[in-house]
Amino acid sequence: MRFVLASASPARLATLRAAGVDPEVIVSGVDEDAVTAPSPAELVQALALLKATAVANALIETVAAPTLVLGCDSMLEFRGHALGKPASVAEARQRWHDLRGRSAVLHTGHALFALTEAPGGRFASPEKAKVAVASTEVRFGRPTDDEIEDYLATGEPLNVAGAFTIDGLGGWFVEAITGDHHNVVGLSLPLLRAMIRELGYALSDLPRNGRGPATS
Ligand SMILES: Nc1nc2c(ncn2[C@H]2C[C@H](O)[C@@H](COP(=O)(O)OP(=O)(O)OP(=O)(O)O)O2)c(=O)[nH]1
Repeated sequence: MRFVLASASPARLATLRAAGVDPEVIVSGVDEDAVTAPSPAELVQALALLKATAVANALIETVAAPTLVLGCDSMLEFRGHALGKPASVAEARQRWHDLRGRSAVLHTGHALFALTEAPGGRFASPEKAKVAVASTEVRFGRPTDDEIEDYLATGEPLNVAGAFTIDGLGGWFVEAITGDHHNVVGLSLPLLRAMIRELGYALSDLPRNGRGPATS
C-alpha cells in the first residue's frame, strides 16, 4: 500500500516517521484563503479535505495499488477566531501578549482518501473521504516581554499555526494540554488510526520504515 501525505509540514512527516510509517509527500499547493467555514473546527476540516482532494485527483489516473491520501490543517481557536500562521512579527507578538496566561484550542482537521485501482470515477469525489477533527486544549504560560521578543527573533512562531510549537522553541511557554499531544504538532495518530480502520484497513497495511513492530 502507498501512504501519501498531502502536506508540506515537516512536523507531520516527522510524526508519521517516528510512528513507523514511510509516507510519500505530495504537497497540495491549494489556496487556503479561498475557504471559509462557520467555526474553526469546521474550517480546518474543510481545508484538510481541500488539500487531500487536490492530491487524490492528481493521483487518481495513475493509481496502481491501494493508496491512502491524507490531508491535514491546523489552527488555534482563541476567542472564537481561527488563528493560523501569523502574517507578521507584529501579529505574532500581539498573539503572545493576548495568549499568555490563557487557554486556547488547537484544532487539526484530517481528511483521508483510500484510492484503489478499481476503475471508477475519473476523479476523487470528496464525499468518499473520511473527514474528522481532533481538538486539544492548550494552557499557555506567562513568558515575559523579553522572552517573547527572544522567541520572535528565532523566526519559529511565523512558520507554525497559532505562532507556537509544543515540541520546539515554544515548549517553554506551554504549561499543559488536555487532549492529544501529536494533534498540537499537526497530526493526531489515534484519530488517523481510527480513520484508517473505518476505511477497512489496518496499521499493518501501511508502508513501514523499520521502526517498531508491525501492529494490526
Ligand atoms: N513542530 C510543530 N509544528 C507545529 C506545531 N503547531 C503547529 N505546527 C505546524 C504544523 C504545520 O506545519 C503548521 C500548520 O499549518 P498548516 O496546517 O497550514 O500546514 P502547512 O502549511 O505547514 O503545510 P500544508 O498546508 O499541510 O502543506 O504549523 C507544534 O506544536 N509543533
